[in-house]
Amino acid sequence: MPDDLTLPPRPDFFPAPGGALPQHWSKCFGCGDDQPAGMAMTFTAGEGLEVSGRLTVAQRYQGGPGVIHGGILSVAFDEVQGMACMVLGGPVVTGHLEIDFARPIPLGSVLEFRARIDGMVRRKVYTSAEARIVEGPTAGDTVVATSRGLFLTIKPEHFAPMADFVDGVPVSPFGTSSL
Ligand SMILES: CCCCCCCC(=O)SCCNC(=O)CCNC(=O)[C@H](O)C(C)(C)COP(=O)(O)OP(=O)(O)OC[C@H]1O[C@@H](n2cnc3c(N)ncnc32)[C@H](O)[C@@H]1OP(=O)(O)O
Repeated sequence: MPDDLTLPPRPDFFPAPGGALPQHWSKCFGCGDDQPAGMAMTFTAGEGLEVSGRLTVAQRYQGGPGVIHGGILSVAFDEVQGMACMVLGGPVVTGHLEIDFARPIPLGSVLEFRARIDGMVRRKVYTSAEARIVEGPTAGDTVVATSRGLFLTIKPEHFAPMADFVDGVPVSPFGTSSL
């Protein structure tokens, strides 16, 4: 990470710690409540710049026998780290995401993710997150996976060329962080 990073303030519009964060787009595969094939993640604001997210590891998320698919876990990190960027009050997209898969995660587990912005420079937003199993046979304090991600702030027009491909009725502004 660069050493000239700054941290954004926690804005007044952000929910109080424990308050629910809204989904950023109802058709989102990660969090949308109008996406039957999706992962239906939910998010709450934490202290400072932290947000937390929950994912129930459905049977259909199987990768190796009995365990979550690594790509599904990556989606969850992408989503929760993107939600941490909601404090900025404007849209972001993922530029780079890297995951460490530390422990097997059994199907049926409930995962809790904690994510935050570690710093910003220009349009670059550096984030990190970790996951723990909070329900299931291997639940505990052990960190089962970690992630670091670079998000880029964008203008809402970023999505304009995609308007013809949207599956569903766009909310305004769609595909963005909006509180
Ligand atoms: C609430 C929200 C939840 C969202 C959860 C889900 C989020 C998603 O999955 S978004 C979908 C997946 N991501 C995408 O579709 C993004 C596709 N990529 C793009 O559109 C572009 O590459 C984009 C916008 C990321 C960057 O392009 P552009 O705006 O032209 O930026 P550009 O000028 O090249 O780079 C800006 C800076 O970022 C850096 N940068 C850009 N991409 C990367 C990268 N992959 N790795 C490292 N650095 C990068 C550049 O080096 C530059 O740095 P500096 O300021 O130091 O010169």
